[in-house]
Amino acid sequence: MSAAPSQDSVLAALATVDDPEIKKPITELGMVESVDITETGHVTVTVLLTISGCPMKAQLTERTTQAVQKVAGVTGVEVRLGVMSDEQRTALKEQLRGGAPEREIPFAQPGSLTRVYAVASGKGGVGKSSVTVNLAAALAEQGLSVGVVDADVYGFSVPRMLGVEQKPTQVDDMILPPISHDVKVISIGMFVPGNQPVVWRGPMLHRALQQFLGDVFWGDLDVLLLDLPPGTGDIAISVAQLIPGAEILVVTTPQQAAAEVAERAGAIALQTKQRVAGVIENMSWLELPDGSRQELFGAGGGQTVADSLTRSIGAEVPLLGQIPIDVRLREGADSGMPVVLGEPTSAAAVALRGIAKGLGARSRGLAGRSLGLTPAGR
Ligand SMILES: Nc1ncnc2c1ncn2[C@@H]1O[C@H](COP(=O)(O)OP(=O)(O)OP(=O)(O)O)[C@@H](O)[C@H]1O
Repeated sequence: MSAAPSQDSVLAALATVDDPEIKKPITELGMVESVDITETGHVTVTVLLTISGCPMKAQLTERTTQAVQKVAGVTGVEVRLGVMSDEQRTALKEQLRGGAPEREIPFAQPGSLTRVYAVASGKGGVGKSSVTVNLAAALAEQGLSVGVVDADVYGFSVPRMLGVEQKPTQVDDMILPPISHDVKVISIGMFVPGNQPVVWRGPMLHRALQQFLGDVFWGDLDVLLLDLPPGTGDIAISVAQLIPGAEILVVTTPQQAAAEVAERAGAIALQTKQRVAGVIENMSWLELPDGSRQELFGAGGGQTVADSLTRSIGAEVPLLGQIPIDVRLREGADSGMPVVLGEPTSAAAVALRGIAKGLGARSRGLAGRSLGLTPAGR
C-alpha cells in the first residue's frame, strides 16, 4: 500500500483550482478552511463559499474533487462546502482589491455629463425591456452615444431584443461591451451559461451591477439606460446607492391594477431621493383596420400614475408618451431589430421616437455640477 499523501501535496493540487467566479486559486482566496487526510489516504477538504447561494457549487465541488484525486496516494475525496463569516469576506474583498480603492463608477462622479435613466415597472410583462431597447436605438439614431445595462436579472431579454449574440471582450480587468445598432449593451445574460436562471441574492446582484457600471468600458456616454427587474427590489436600491443621480422612468399599462403597482415602483424615488423623469404608458390601444382604437387594457393608467407621483413627490412627473399595441414591435423584439429602426413609420415606432426625442433633447446635465475649472489668476 502506498503512503498517505501529505498536506502539502494536497494543497498544491488545490492551488490549481480556481474559484469559478473570481477566477483565482481557491487557496489564495483563503477558501480552503481545512484539509484532513486519513491514514488510508481519504481526503476531506472544506471549502468556504463567499455566500450560501453560490450558483457554482456543483462546479467547484467537481473541480476540487478531480484535482485532489490526481494526487498520489489519495484513495477517496470528500468536499464539504461551508460559508465565510463576515470577517473572512471582508478580508477577502480587501485582498482582491489589493488595497486599491473600489473602482469608481464614472456616472456617479460629480463631473459626469451622462444622463442615466433607470427604467422601472411595477409588474412584469408591461413592456419595460421593449421600451428600453427602442429608446436606446432611437437615441443612438439621433447621434447620441448610448449604453444599456440589462439589470433585469430574472428576465434578461435585452440582448435578444437588440440582436446581440457575441459575448463581451475582456481586456485585463476591463470588460468591453458588445455593440448592436450603435448601442453598447451589457447583460447578466451574457455571463450565465445557456438559459440558466440567475439565483443570486442581493449582495451578489449589487456587486454585479457595480461591475457593470465600474468595470465595463463605456467610453463617454450621452445616455445610459438601465433595465431594472419589475417591482421595488434590491436592484432599484443598489442603483440609487451606486448612481444617486439616476432618474427613474416608470413604464405601465393603462390598466388601473398595473398602474397602482407602477406607482409603488415610482414612489421608491421618494425614499432614495431620485428624480422621476416621467411615466411611459405602453400597450395603450390597438388600432383596428377601420382606424378606430380598441383599448384592450382600459384607459388612463399612465396619466393616473403621473398625477399621483406628482402629488406624492411634490415635483412635476409628466406622462412622456403612449405606445400602442403593435405586432411589429413584438416581431422586432423577437428578431433583434427594434421597431424604431425596422418599421420606423409604425404607430409604436413613432410614439417611441417621440419619447426618445424628448429625452435626447434634454441637455447633458450641468446644473449644480462642478466644471473642474479653476478661475484664472489664482
Ligand atoms: N406595445 C407593444 N405591442 C406589442 N407587443 C408588445 C408591446 N410592448 C411589449 N410587447 C411584447 O410583450 C412582451 C413583454 O414585453 P417586455 O419583455 O418588454 O416586458 P417587460 O416588462 O420587460 O417584462 P419583464 O419584466 O418580464 O422583463 C414581449 O413579448 C414584447 O414583445
